[in-house]
Formats: sequence, C-alpha cells, structure tokens
Amino acid sequence: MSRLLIKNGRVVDPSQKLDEGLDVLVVDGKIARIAERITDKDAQVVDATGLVVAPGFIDVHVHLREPGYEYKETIETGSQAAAAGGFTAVCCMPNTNPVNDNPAVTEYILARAREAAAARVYPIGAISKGLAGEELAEMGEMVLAGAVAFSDDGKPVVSSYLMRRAMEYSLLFDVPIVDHCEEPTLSARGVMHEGAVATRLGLRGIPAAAEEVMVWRNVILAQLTGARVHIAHLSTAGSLEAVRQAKARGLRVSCEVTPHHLTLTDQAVAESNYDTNTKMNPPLRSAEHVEALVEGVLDGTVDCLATDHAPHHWDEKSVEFDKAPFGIVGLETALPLTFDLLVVKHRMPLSRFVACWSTNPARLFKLPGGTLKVGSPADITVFDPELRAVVNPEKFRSRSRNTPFAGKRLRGWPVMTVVGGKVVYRRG
Ligand SMILES: NC(=O)N[C@@H](CC(=O)O)C(=O)O
Ligand SMILES: [Zn+2]
Ligand SMILES: [Zn+2]
Repeated sequence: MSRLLIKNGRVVDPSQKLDEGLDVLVVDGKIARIAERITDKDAQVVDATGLVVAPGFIDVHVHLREPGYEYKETIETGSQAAAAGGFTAVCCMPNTNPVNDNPAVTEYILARAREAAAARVYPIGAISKGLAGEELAEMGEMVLAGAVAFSDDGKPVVSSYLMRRAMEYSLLFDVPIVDHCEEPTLSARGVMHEGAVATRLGLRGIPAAAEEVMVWRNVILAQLTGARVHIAHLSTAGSLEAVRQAKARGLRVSCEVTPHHLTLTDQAVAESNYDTNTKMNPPLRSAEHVEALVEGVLDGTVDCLATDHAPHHWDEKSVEFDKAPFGIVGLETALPLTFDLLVVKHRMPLSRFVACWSTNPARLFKLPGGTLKVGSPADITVFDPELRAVVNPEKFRSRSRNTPFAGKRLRGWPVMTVVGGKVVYRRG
C-alpha cells in the first residue's frame, strides 16, 4: 500500500467544479480522498502551501522521434521532459521511422513508454500508410493496439477523398482525426509567415490561406461525415473563424493552439536575426493573428493547448534559415509560457487554464485522466503560480534544446508531477 498526502494546496479541478484549499490523499495509485485537513500517519506528506494542485496536464501533440530519430529524442527522454514540464500524459505523433502506421509500431511505442515510467504515452496512428497520403493505414488494428487518434502530422492529408474515407472509418471507433492543415500548393516552399516581415527579410512566405483552405475543407468534411475532427496547431484568425462556425453548426470540430503561436510573432524571426529556433510549421504569425488566437483561448473557441514539441538536433538547426527543419521543443516551457500570458497577463480564471491543459484534452481524446475524482488514476500536476525562473535549455530533460525561449524569465512553473500515484518529477 503506497500512500501520498498532498496537503494545503489550492485544488483546481474543473471536472468537479473545485477551486479551494484542500488535501488530496492518494492510495495505491488512485485518488482516495479529497477533503479539508486529512491526516494519515502512514502517508508520505507533501506540503503544497501556496501551490496549485490540478488533474494531470495532458499534451495531445508531441513528437517523441522514436523509433528512428533517437538522436533527437527518445520515448524515455521525451516522457521525462514531459514529466519535468508538468505533464502526466502526452499523445505522440506517428512521423517516426518506421512510421506508426501499423500495430507493431504502436505496441513498440507503448512498451518503451512503460519502461520509461515517466509521463504516460498515448500513440497517435498514421492516417495513411507511410504518411504517403495514398492508402489508409491499418486504423482498426492500431486502435486495438492502443492508438487514441489518427493523424498524418508533419504532412497534410492533401487528398480530400482520402480524408473523407479516414473520417468515415474513424466513426467505427469514435476517435478523432487530427489534421495538420496545409495546402501545399499555397505554402509552396515557404519558410515563414507571408507578410511584411518576410518581404523585408527576403524570405519566402507561407500565407495564412494555406492553412485556412484546409481548415474549411475539414469543416465541410466533418459536416459530410459527422466525424470528430481536431485541428492541430491552429495558427490564424481565419482558421479560428472556421472552427467557430463549425461549432455553431453543432459539428464535432475542435482545435488546439501552441504556446509559441500565442506568445511570439513573425517579428521574432527578424529580432533574433534569423534564429532557426523561430522556424516552425505553421510559422509564427503576425500580431493580428496572435491577438485573435489569444482571444480564441479566452472565449473558449480554442479547446486546448498543446506544445507540438518537435525536437531537432543542434547540427540540423545550425544551418541557413531556408535549410533548417521546422519545429521547436515545447514540453519544458509550455506551462510557464501559457500561465504567464493567460492567467497573469490576461486574468484567465485558473479553472479555465486547467481545463485547457487537462479536462478538455482528456475529454476530446477520451483519455483516462483529466480529473481528480475519487477512484480515478492519481495523475496530478502541482505548480507554483508565484515562482519566477529563467528558461535554461542546459537543464532540459529533452535530448534537444531547440527553443526560442532561452533566457526568458517566466512565472508559474511545475514543481511536482505525479503519475499513477508515483512522483515522477520534483523541482529542485
Ligand atoms: N511543427 C513542426 O514544425 N515540425 C513537426 C511537424 C509538424 O508538427 O507538422 C516535426 O515533426 O518536426
Ligand atoms: Zn503539423
Ligand atoms: Zn506536430
């Protein structure tokens, strides 16, 4: 019998409409009791005075790079980075080598995640075989092996016919189809957001329309099929408008926004003097888009936050802007970046903040967490809303350090992460 007692914290759990000072008792990996002043002489006691105790944060969009690109990240380092970032679970994208397009790869990922014993890992299977966009992957077999959603992330599903079939097939298992929305003839070899900054820098632009065309296509197909469609890393005001209208029509369309698209604009490319850690897909957008995204999170059009943690090796990023791979790491900066912006700056209620990182992702992807209800798995995120600290990539658990936020002072850091009753991360 293992017992853990988290005392005196501010328990914020939107699934039970809780936001008050309470103690949380964990017994044998499950939430056993939540009440004022619990005493238990056999339990390991953690004093959470001044800290927020929330249902475990879930990142539905990460790239763990294993199998195939272990020099960038492994399931072990990635799930440890997740734990250190305050996440108790992550969903990992299938753009590995081999691609996660069959149950053998899905099972391999789950086995490696069990060995790592840090954050839980839920694999997302590929929509198409080899991410080639031609034939549907073995979706049913992958669901049986443990896949929780489907996506060709890294690539768009260009064929609307294939997307329609994937959506129809997903209805059999009632899992979401997650789309990286990009119309490749519009984004054509662009490397940053199309606009005044790109023109001034002499870099090829990716227009907002390249994303919006595909978001609208997906809304139309969601209407046709009735499928659950989740828009990955939504980055433009027009995409948000499409999601808003889809929701108004009662369609099962949801979306996520990343911390970097909420906190940086395309100016970062200029200000950083072409730092390739400002290069990601979709690109950092202009201020009007960023303002619309923040508004969308505050008004609830955006369902959840997700990092799109995309580790790349230092060598790969140490090249000309044009030639560098797209993507930045995100797991170990996400919580303070979004807390500082949304809760401190924009006064978002803590319960809404926790809903975006825990309750909503759990509901959309039908994952076991997202709640501290008695009897549920003890996946708990504890963070310090007052703690101010500077981002230091040297200390990342991740194998990669490709972040544009090095040296940034932020408020609201994770201090303890509990997965199934086990403390998998403790700050300091
Ligand atoms: N976001 C990125 O810039 N890169 C991702 C791919 C993706 O999420 O589309 C990657 O796998 O590196
Ligand atoms: Zn993507
Ligand atoms: Zn991605």
